[in-house]
Amino acid sequence: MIPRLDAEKLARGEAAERARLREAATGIGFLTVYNTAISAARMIRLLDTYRAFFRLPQVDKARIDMARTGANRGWGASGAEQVDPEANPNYKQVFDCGVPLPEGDPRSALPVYAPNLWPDSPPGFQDEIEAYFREASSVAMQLLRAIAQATGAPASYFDTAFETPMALLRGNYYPARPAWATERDVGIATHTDYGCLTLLATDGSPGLEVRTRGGGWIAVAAPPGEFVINFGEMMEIWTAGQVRATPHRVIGTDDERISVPLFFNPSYDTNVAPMGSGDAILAGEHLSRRFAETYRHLQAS
Ligand SMILES: O=C(O)CCC(=O)C(=O)O
Ligand SMILES: [Fe+2]
Repeated sequence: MIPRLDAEKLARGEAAERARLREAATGIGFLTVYNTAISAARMIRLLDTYRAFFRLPQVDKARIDMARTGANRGWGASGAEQVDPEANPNYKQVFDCGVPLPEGDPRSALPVYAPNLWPDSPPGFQDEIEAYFREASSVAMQLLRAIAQATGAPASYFDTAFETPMALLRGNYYPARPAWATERDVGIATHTDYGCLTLLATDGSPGLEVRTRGGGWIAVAAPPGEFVINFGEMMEIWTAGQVRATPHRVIGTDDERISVPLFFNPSYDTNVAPMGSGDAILAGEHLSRRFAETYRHLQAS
């Protein structure tokens, strides 16, 4: 039910694969891709790296707790985020990092470009994550070129919008569903992503569910080495609703689960209003507002 596409065919511009991409993006709003530049072994190493971090004692993670800052960099404890006011805060933990700006760039004062917070251990954590961030961004950019073509725009349509991306790379750690969890306590409650394209690496375990237009839920999973792709609110706005930002959730299971989404958000100054509408919707303002609604430590008390 969720289309599975060959990234290499998309990069080569194969018409049939491009048509399937168009159908996925404008239909269910989710797809999986294989044959990217990122191998299964690479993805497994990345997941192991995050796992080692999440297994650190609480006091070590607390040293880089984002709750002590005005931004979303570093560790987010269980309950740090609430994506759905009808549900309780998500019980998962996260580690968030962004794209570092050059020293002295005045935009680092904006929370969406805040400097990263890195833990002292596990060894090599920062290098591993930063390298993956670059690789995954390049895969995401290639997919955006294919999306541009699939929706009738020039291939380079999105390129300039991602010169200084507010991209966020997140490690999600879902422990086994806690015994105290009620119906309102879930890994991540129903939400749409905020940006343009989300490139999600997972350990292959189930949990992610996607809402259909009819209001039902379908499970989506991808083994390590394949990605789940979906689209965020800015992409939906930008394409005047052509590309869909589809609601999704993870209730959680009896097994622990790790997932690593790259939220590929454009540069702050990008106008994501519908193409040709003459309106102005600043990407940086949209993202800042959504972050402020989500992270409990950023909410006005
Ligand atoms: O863990 C997943 O599969 C999805 C996570 C998610 O939707 C998110 O972090 O926005
Ligand atoms: Fe999401």
